[in-house]
Amino acid sequence: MAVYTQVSTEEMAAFLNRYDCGTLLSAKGIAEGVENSNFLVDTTKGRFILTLYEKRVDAGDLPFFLALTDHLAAKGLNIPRALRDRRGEQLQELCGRPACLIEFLQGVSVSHPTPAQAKAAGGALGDMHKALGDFRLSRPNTLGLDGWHALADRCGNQLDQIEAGLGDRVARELAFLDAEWPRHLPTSVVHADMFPDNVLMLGDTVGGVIDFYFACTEIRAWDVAVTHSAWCFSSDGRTYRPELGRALIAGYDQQFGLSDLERAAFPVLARGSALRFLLTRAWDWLNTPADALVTRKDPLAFKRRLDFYAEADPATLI
Ligand SMILES: Nc1ncnc2c1ncn2[C@@H]1O[C@H](COP(=O)(O)OP(=O)(O)OP(=O)(O)O)[C@@H](O)[C@H]1O
Ligand SMILES: N[C@@H](CCO)C(=O)O
Repeated sequence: MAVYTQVSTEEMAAFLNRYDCGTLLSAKGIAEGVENSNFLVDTTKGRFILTLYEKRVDAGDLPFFLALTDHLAAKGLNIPRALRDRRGEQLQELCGRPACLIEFLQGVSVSHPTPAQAKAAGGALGDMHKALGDFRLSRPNTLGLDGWHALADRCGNQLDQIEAGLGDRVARELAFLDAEWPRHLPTSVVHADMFPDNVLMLGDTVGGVIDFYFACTEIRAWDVAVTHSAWCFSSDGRTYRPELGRALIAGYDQQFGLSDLERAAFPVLARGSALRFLLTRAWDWLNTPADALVTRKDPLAFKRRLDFYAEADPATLI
């Protein structure tokens, strides 16, 4: 579930009145997602997404995210923009939360991507990286190498409650990444969370990319590694699907492309991606009560990916 803040019909109708977007016909809470409260809103003029930003999104970062989605949409990409109200404002307040009314895009998230869909996702990522070449704002990655150390420290001995030996495995990986992290590679603003649930597919084409709330300035090829780790395995992380990996990279290469240096560093970047999601999931696992309304995501699904990347022949990855 992802409706943390209830909005009454009267509050919703008054909120929509700030915009030239028609009058309220219906509004439903959206079950998917875990970070923010999202509603599907129908008015006499169309369909919109209302998002109320909950605690994990820093309100100070919202102008960056809004400028980013505006930039990508202005370049013709299928990225939903936040609408402007009659005064020209995108960022609002509703029920004590920062809030935006966002364009609705058609499409569905796939759970078991096909190679054609993975290729389209790689292409959409390449288009995004191309379009971000002249985006001038930046935001530090709080979930980069330093952030992984901090998260591992905060999880501490409790990592072994998830699986015996996990604390040691994470410590060894951090030492490896400290030594091998390819700090010389080109950086850019990146999406940083392009999982299948953040890509709206229309058959084999990408109808939209959503959820830019982890976007940050990072090694650009790390974004490709994040997308690879998210799209190219069975969801439990037990099985790597090489045909998806090849298709994803082919789609990316067609629209943008990895340099030889980025290809050489890919296995290390992929290990960094697997560790990022292992650690954020582990933190959530340890700090979300088992009976909470939010579904906890399995950290071990990314530990298995990490082990795979650490052993894999680089030629089979990309
Ligand atoms: N612009 C949009 N157009 C169409 N559907 C959208 C749009 N934005 C969000 N959705 C729908 O709402 C759901 C939840 O959105 P989202 O993934 O952004 O949730 P969240 O809680 O903000 O983030 P997270 O995925 O990190 O938990 C999506 O799975 C999608 O079905
Ligand atoms: N996409 C992430 C959640 C956002 O960090 C995951 O599946 O763990």
